[in-house]
Amino acid sequence: MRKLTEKKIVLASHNAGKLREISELLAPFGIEVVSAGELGLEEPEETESTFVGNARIKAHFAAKSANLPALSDDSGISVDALDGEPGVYTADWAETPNGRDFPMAMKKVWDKLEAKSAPLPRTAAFCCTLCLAWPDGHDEVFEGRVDGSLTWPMRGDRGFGFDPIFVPNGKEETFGEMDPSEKNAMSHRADAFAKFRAVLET
Ligand SMILES: O=P(O)(O)OP(=O)(O)OP(=O)(O)OC[C@H]1O[C@@H](n2cnc3c(O)ncnc32)[C@H](O)[C@@H]1O
Ligand SMILES: [Mg+2]
Repeated sequence: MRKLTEKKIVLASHNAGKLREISELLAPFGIEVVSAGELGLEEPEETESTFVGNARIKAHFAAKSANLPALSDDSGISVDALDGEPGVYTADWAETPNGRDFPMAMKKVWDKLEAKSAPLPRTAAFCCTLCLAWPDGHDEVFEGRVDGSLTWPMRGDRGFGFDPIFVPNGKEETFGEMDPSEKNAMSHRADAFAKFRAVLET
């Protein structure tokens, strides 16, 4: 595994919620972080059908554009009774002509479960793949997940995306209700980050 010796990286994401969480996770390591948006980088098209594939696209694009190591995050929620949907297409399910609408996407997921009379608990997992890529084309990939179940109606406005309907196993609150530091200690992103730490600790 290649270690990260550079003290500055690009966060190859345009999602404000992810940027906040990843910045918090990176804070103890004394690495200067600049986001793809701050550098004016475009968003590459996510044309792969796997989290790993899309994470690689985003990290390599940013690393080459900025000539710095770049860390990307591809993530989503996989619902068991929907055969893993929306999964890698989670953001696509929220797409509207006027931008993303996550309450609409969450309702679509719940309505599909109702239409199937899916039994309770309606289990699901958030998945996260982090990819660290260097300008020379090398990369390292780290995968994480957190298991839980979906609830309805939506609860909480402290997170982002699908957080208001996801209750992690062993908890009562949704990720949307939880203290952000509690989510960030147990989430799919935290799980992947725990593996990513190995490249930071030299
Ligand atoms: O590609 P970037 O620019 O990083 O940002 P994005 O929002 O498009 O991110 P993805 O392509 O990985 O799409 C994943 C979607 O899954 C959802 N998601 C991922 N992690 C989440 C989390 O911790 N809490 C709630 N929803 C999450 C969220 O709605 C994301 O938009
Ligand atoms: Mg995306």
